[in-house]
Amino acid sequence: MTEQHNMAAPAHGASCDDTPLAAGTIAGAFDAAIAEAARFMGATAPNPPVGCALLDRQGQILAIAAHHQAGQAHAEQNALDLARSSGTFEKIHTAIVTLEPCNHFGQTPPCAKALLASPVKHVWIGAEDPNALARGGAKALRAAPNGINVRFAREEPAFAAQAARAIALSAPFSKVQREGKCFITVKQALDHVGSMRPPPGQKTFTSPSSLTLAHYVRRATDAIITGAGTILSDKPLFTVRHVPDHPMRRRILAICDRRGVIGPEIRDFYEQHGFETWVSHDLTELPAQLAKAGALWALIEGGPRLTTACESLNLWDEWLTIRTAPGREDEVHLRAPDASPTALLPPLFAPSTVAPASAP
Ligand SMILES: NC(=O)C1=CN([C@@H]2O[C@H](COP(=O)(O)OP(=O)(O)OC[C@H]3O[C@@H](n4cnc5c(N)ncnc54)[C@H](OP(=O)(O)O)[C@@H]3O)[C@@H](O)[C@H]2O)C=CC1
Ligand SMILES: Nc1c(N[C@@H]2O[C@H](COP(=O)(O)O)[C@@H](O)[C@H]2O)[nH]c(=O)[nH]c1=O
Repeated sequence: MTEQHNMAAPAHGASCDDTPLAAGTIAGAFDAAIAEAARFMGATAPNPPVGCALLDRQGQILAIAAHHQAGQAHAEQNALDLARSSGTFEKIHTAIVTLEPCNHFGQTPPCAKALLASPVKHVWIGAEDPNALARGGAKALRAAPNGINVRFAREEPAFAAQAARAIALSAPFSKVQREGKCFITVKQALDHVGSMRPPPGQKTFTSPSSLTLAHYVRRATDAIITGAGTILSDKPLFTVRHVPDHPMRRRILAICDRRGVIGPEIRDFYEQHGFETWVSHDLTELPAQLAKAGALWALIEGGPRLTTACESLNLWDEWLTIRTAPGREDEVHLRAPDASPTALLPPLFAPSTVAPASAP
């Protein structure tokens, strides 16, 4: 499709060998890299989740990889290693990265340098790095003597959806970088009369698939904020059970308790379940305190009092409502900015799998 080739054409011309891939192939690989990165939301803090796909000249995916955990290799390095170990390193033609490759020595060497040491000719970037310390990878790649063609997804109308998803993927990280506050998602289950209170003897009332979604959100977030009322009435576990959890992770449970009813035995209970437990007197301070502690994204699972406080204090970025009604499937409603990380979770975002190698 000529039109697609034109859309993805490099700024300064290219030799035959350097012909850019078709837009459909790039969009599919972008989505695959985003989905791979999204699997690690909740495991990478204080780093952002990042994904990378490497393609050959025919648009065949050679490697898809993500950043798994702070201190470990970045997505680009993991993808380059995969290509190396499968013997396809020399075929690398296009790299798709959800976040601008880093250009600094942090806990790992610069990804821009690693890409420069590969035969890559085209690099597509999903979102700018909001971290002033690490950014600059695009500039470094452009300055390469072998002339790598570097483009951002937002520059290309065909990739508007991919650009928005890449921004969503790093929205919690961006909020921490820009405001020093973690990203907040409120989850609220409502029954058919609009009550949050479960029937006697139950802690939840939403359907199994809604609980799966709720557990995906728990897995993707670094902290849960709840209220003392919920702790005392439900003794919730707050663990991730409906989907596999990240094996190694730090998770904070912040309990809002202005009257001092949460004793050490309750804290111990949650510590035993793997939580770092905080008791807070002021909900409004938590987003900054959590960001300072390295959390990117917090989930509020509180009762009517805490949820109402959140709404009146305008202390949320996304609001996930799950409404049940007898004889009907649950309705899931997400009030969120365009850049919604919850919208990237598997029950809500099903990328049409990777474009086949021969696809235009
Ligand atoms: N359907 C759903 O999605 C959910 C339902 N629930 C249900 O909710 C019920 C419990 O709810 P509820 O009793 O309202 O308790 P909450 O879980 O809302 O907790 C209330 C606590 O939060 C404190 N709090 C409120 N505002 C602030 C603030 N700005 N800063 C710090 N602390 C604050 C309150 O302090 P103070 O007393 O001083 O106001 C109180 O200690 C249970 O039945 C539970 O099953 C719970 C979670 C989710
Ligand atoms: N009622 C309700 C929810 N409520 C939240 O889930 C907590 C129970 O968590 P756990 O002990 O881990 O199963 C409960 O105390 C409250 O915080 N969540 C939902 O997805 N759907 C529901 O209908």
